Amino acid sequence: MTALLEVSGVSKSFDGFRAINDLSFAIGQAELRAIIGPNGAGKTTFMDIVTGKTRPDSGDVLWGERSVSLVRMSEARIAREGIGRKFQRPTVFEDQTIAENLTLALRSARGPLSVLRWRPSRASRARVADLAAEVNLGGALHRKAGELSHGQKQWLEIGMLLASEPRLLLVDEPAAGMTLAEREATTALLRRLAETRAVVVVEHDMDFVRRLNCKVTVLHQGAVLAEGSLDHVSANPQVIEVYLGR
Ligand SMILES: Nc1ncnc2c1ncn2[C@@H]1O[C@H](COP(=O)(O)OP(=O)(O)OP(=O)(O)O)[C@@H](O)[C@H]1O
Repeated sequence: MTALLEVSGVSKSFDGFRAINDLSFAIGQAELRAIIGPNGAGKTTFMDIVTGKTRPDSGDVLWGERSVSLVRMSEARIAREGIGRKFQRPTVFEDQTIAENLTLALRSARGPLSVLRWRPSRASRARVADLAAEVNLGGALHRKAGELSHGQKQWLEIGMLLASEPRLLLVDEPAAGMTLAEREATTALLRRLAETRAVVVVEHDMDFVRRLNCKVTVLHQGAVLAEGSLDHVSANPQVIEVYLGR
């Protein structure tokens, strides 16, 4: 596996507490990966470090074919490098339509100058339609985002992230608050997206993780406790003790 992202010996303490403790693992170029672990295991801090929100105390995060270090880059620069992050709560513009939300995302993906010079073109309209179709919203381009279900808003936000063509998508607890049908469609969406880019999903819902049918990394006390298929990690006595058995 050629790594797209390599976390190498990363540690981060908050007030003397080691939230991330010599963490090392890698994500491949076109890979779907689930990250699970108990509350406080360091999952959010890991994403904060990758996206530049939090600086590690030591260790490195290497990115891409040239293994450039992300740890001293700004959040904006890291986003431009091709790392998109989907937070748990959707942050779409509720008064705007799906098409308008996606158009805004497309404009900002092209940089601040193109926002000023932006003229709607046939190509950009086609791209907006493609993005909507990619996230199961092709038939609803002119609906206001505020009218969408929670799951549909999550998809719209994923579509907005796709506007900047990320090579790595970090997705925080996508299943929370979704109906069963939405969960199933979301699993299919994430699996499809991971055919051409890396998708890392942090999730507590084990049924959802099972449906993702991908390699799982279990974090505990800021380090990797186990890694492999869900069946493999679920059979690990330490994983059962600290997480699954509770
Ligand atoms: N900015 C911060 N200041 C102080 N402590 C922090 C900060 N961020 C995280 N922590 C602590 O670091 C530890 C790891 O937290 P983190 O949020 O990364 O865990 P998590 O695995 O995402 O948990 P959850 O599943 O509950 O979201 C926790 O004990 C948390 O209280």
